[in-house]
Amino acid sequence: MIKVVVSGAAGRMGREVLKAVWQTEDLDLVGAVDIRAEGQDVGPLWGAPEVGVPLQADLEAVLLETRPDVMVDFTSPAAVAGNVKTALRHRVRPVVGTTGMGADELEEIRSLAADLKVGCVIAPNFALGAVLMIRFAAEAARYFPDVEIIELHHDQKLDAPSGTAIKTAEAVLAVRGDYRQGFHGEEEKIPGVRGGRHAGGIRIHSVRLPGLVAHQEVIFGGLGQTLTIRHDSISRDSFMPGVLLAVRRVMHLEGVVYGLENLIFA
Ligand SMILES: NC(=O)C1=CN([C@@H]2O[C@H](COP(=O)(O)OP(=O)(O)OC[C@H]3O[C@@H](n4cnc5c(N)ncnc54)[C@H](O)[C@@H]3O)[C@@H](O)[C@H]2O)C=CC1
Ligand SMILES: O=C(O)C1=N[C@H](C(=O)O)C[C@H](O)C1
Repeated sequence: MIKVVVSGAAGRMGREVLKAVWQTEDLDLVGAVDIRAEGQDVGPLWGAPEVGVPLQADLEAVLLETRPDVMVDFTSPAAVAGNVKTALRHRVRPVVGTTGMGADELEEIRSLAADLKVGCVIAPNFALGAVLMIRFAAEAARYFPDVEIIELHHDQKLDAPSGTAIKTAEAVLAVRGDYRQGFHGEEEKIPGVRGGRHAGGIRIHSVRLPGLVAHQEVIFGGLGQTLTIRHDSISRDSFMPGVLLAVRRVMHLEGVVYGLENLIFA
């Protein structure tokens, strides 16, 4: 059995992960951490009152008490790096879905995990369809270097652009290299109306609305034609097979693997 602690357990993703871990035979839900709803048992969060795992606020105390193999983190951009470093120092393998981490924080985590020889998976998107969307976008960029990304999410999302949009831009940039896209004499009559520019020059547009879950279009333009690659997560179930895959695979890793594609296609 793989012993799992879920961090961010009272959140939208945390509750899905609790349920998925609880319902998976080879996984043992040993602890749940969240800075809100402390003291409640987690079962009622998804309608299983018989589950007697309490929500606790102090990650380090939970790690010391439960000695898990894996910590799954779906918290916030402000909390994630600290949580991951705490887990690594306790030789607990992090599986991280939280987006919005800074590049310098990611580098620090890479070197800490490598030094300690502890496995860690960080994936901006755990949905198989989203991983394929990024792969197909990279393929399309070989022929269509002109591209813009529109990501659409629920209106409670803290970070913009999404981690998936940044990962997509990086995948496209790795293929198209140094390329100057578009007409540069344009003027924004409303600031920001042309979207934000990723460091590599790709424009990203972030839409936030109630009713949305997680969606993205990658639109390529060419001579007399466009190509749109679109992915929709219509429920958070879509992320669970990827999370469970990462929980199992991280047991056999050393250091950081960034991106689910490195587990699926490797
Ligand atoms: N990689 C992926 O496939 C996916 C990633 N995400 C990312 O996961 C993160 C969480 O998303 P949601 O669940 O929608 O957010 P949410 O706001 O519903 O849940 C976050 C939870 O973390 C808790 N929290 C905040 N700081 C904490 C700390 N220091 N320790 C413990 N708990 C803490 C909050 O109280 C809250 O309950 C976001 O960064 C989002 O972008 C979301 C969906 C899929
Ligand atoms: O906040 C979300 O909901 C999601 N966040 C991730 C991201 O920022 O890419 C993954 C998915 O898009 C859902």
